[in-house]
Amino acid sequence: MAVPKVHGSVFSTATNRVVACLHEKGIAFEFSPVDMRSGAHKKEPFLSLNPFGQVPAFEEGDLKLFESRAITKYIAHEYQESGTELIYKEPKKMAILAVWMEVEAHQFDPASSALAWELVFKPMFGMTTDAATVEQNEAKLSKVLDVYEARLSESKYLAGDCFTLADLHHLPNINCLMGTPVKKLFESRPHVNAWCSDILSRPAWSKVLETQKQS
Ligand SMILES: N[C@@H](CCC(=O)N[C@@H](CS)C(=O)NCC(=O)O)C(=O)O
Repeated sequence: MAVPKVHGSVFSTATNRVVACLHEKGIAFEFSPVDMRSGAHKKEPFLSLNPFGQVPAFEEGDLKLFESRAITKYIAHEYQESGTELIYKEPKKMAILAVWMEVEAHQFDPASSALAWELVFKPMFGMTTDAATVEQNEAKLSKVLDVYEARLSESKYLAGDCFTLADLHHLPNINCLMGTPVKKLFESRPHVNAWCSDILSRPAWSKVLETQKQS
């Protein structure tokens, strides 16, 4: 089987979602850095991999994918027998897992990505943080985390007793926000706080951070 290839940036949250998944599965892969500072993601040959000009993109033999969550789902199914299971075989359990993957993508991600942009990436690029946007998205994220607090008080992970893709998809944005004042929103909710500490300390995630530090 062809070695999977991830095109992306070690500083990209969406790229790190895919890389964390490959580490959880223990799959050897090739990393092809995309120089986003020079706009390589908006030009060929990258646009042939993702016409929307966003990282990551993924290749395995003749299979070409983009959208980080679609890529992690492919990896979890294709390499079901390797490493951490990440998905369930039973349809009902898988349906619950699908619910929480949707929650991450449509409830958690919009607010947390806006906060990461304002509080982590804008300062990194010398841009000014917009306080009103921060306030609005903190309020949105708080409401989402109230739901998580209730869910995690009855179940160790979002989709049940096991760490799955539903949890993994949160890692890049949680990690980013833990270095900002937004961390108080996670830490003030005891079950959310325990869940964050647990998932952030996974060896696969440590490997992602190690690679980032070396860059
Ligand atoms: N929904 C996409 C989002 C990808 C995305 O937003 N990537 C960012 C980096 S984390 C990017 O390429 N930004 C540059 C741009 O949008 O021009 C995914 O999950 O793969």
